[in-house]
Amino acid sequence: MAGVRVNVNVGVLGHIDSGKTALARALSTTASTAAFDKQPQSRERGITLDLGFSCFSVPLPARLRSALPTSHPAAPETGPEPGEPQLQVTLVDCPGHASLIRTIIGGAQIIDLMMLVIDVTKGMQTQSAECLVIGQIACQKLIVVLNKTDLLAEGKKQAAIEKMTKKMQKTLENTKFRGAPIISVAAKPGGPEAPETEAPQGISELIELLTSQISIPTRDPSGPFLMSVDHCFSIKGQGTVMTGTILSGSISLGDSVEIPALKVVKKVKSMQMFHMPVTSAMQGDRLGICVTQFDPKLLERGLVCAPESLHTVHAAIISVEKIPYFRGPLQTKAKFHITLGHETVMGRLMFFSPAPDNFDHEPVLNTFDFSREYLFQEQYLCKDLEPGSTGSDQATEKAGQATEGLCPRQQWALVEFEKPVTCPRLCLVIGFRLNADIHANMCRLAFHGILLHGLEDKNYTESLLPKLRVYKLKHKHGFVERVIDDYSVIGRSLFKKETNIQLFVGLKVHLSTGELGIIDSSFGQSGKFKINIPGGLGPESKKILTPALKKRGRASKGEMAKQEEGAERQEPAQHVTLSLSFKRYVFDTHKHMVQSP
Ligand SMILES: Nc1nc2c(ncn2[C@@H]2O[C@H](COP(=O)(O)OP(=O)(O)OP(=O)(O)O)[C@@H](O)[C@H]2O)c(=O)[nH]1
Ligand SMILES: [Mg+2]
Repeated sequence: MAGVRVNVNVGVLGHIDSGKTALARALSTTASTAAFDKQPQSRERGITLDLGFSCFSVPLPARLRSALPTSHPAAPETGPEPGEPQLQVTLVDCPGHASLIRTIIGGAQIIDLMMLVIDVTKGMQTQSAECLVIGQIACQKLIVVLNKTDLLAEGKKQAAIEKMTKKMQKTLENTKFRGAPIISVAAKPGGPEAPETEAPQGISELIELLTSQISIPTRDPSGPFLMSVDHCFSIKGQGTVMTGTILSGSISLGDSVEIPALKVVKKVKSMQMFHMPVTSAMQGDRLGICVTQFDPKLLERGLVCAPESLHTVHAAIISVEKIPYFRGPLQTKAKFHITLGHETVMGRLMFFSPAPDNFDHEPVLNTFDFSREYLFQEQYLCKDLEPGSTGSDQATEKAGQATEGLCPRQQWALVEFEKPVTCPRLCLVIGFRLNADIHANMCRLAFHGILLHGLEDKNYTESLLPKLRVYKLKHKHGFVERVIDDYSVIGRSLFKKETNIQLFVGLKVHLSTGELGIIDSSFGQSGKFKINIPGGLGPESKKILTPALKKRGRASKGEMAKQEEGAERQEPAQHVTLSLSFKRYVFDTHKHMVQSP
């Protein structure tokens, strides 16, 4: 196993100014002097020294050596030098807000561990909380690093660290990272003005902790090749080099790769890992790909993939899960920033749930079933909805929910993008509000999910949406105005005057007295209509409706005409109500109404 190097990717996340970059720098330098003081520094660095990326290597711990298959493809054919196998830790230092979200999601599959950097003098801050949310969506492991311990008063240092450690433990309690290790350091003691000679504190311990926490993730060479490029530059006489991390699949020398953003395909002329030429690489590897006749200025960051393996979508059906820390509802028609794969675009949402009978269905996260029917939702259903937003009859009716406070196990949204997005299939989706006040103590991350079905056709509203059977459940209520005979009554107040009652003919209505009626025709001009009662009115119902019957008997012809126009009339002693329930499919271009029980 001489010369074997294994790469793991560690995200460095945290609130602004918590010292992420300082920490990444301290880790790289400490590791290189501590572990490789005989080697030139360039060796310890990755093939890219792009802003957010740096790396260090340590001898591969024995624990991981046994887990390493002898034919591990991360091994270059000729190692940097014979000797101990190495563990290369690539640090992904996340900079500002927007790029933070993009970097993390883009690297979701390759960040094997997240370091959450906390300024020990400040504790959890808004973006620390957001990072924790992203971590829970995208990462498996976490280490909390309490930084800037040099700022704590000498005598009270230990007590302050312990106090913050306890606080952080408590914060982690409610996350999937409960019990994750917490360590304290001073990445840049003295701050920016301090001389470079001032040594960072606690870094060797952190490296030790990292090494003990890292596990070699299962890398999968199958599936289409996809690489997140973070650096692109030209080398005279060679060509253009794109460096980045392989998100999925594998690649070999001579393969063609596509730069989907530019729709160009290039042949891989040469490849390097850790400055060494390689003939193949796979998921998780940091790689440099050299192609020819490609202007590096055209691509700074972005995706490179196997030709035609990504799809460009105009809209998508995604599974959605609300992020509980996001305040406020997720409303249909609302717009969010949405990151899919590596791109962020604005998208407008329409939420829908299973039909009420299917609320218990096991979530399915790799396909979307077009053969099922779904229930439209005015907003994402969740238990923490503010009072008044459901519950009231009006709101419930408006939302078309027949949920009685229950939450389905899975919900979906149709997202319509402001511009087409190129992304992998089944990619992670994160929705957030960038325009929210960044100084407000608020979680900007609103929901996450998986892209289940991309709508590639530009005319998807006509070609595809009609296949999406999302319906609104509508309920209408009215009254029986009077009886015509034992088998027919006149109804009112169910429709507006301008409603085309013809569309409702044939639908069933239920009378509060128990009979079933069928809408027969409109009656007069004021939205009244005739209802047939195939089973006939029961004796009890007739009794209730009799006063009107009697009155009508006595009325003159002129008075009858008045009644038909909705003027004064004698109502039954007791109201008999009518209720009509039907489904209307949101994407049915003919606006058909379909009976629901
Ligand atoms: N006193 C002290 N200052 C530190 C320490 N670590 C970082 N700093 C200072 O804190 C400031 C921010 O450090 P950075 O490393 O740039 O922080 P960051 O988290 O990368 O910031 P962004 O990338 O802007 O989010 C700089 O002025 C650092 O010199 C530390 O351990 N002690
Ligand atoms: Mg930074």
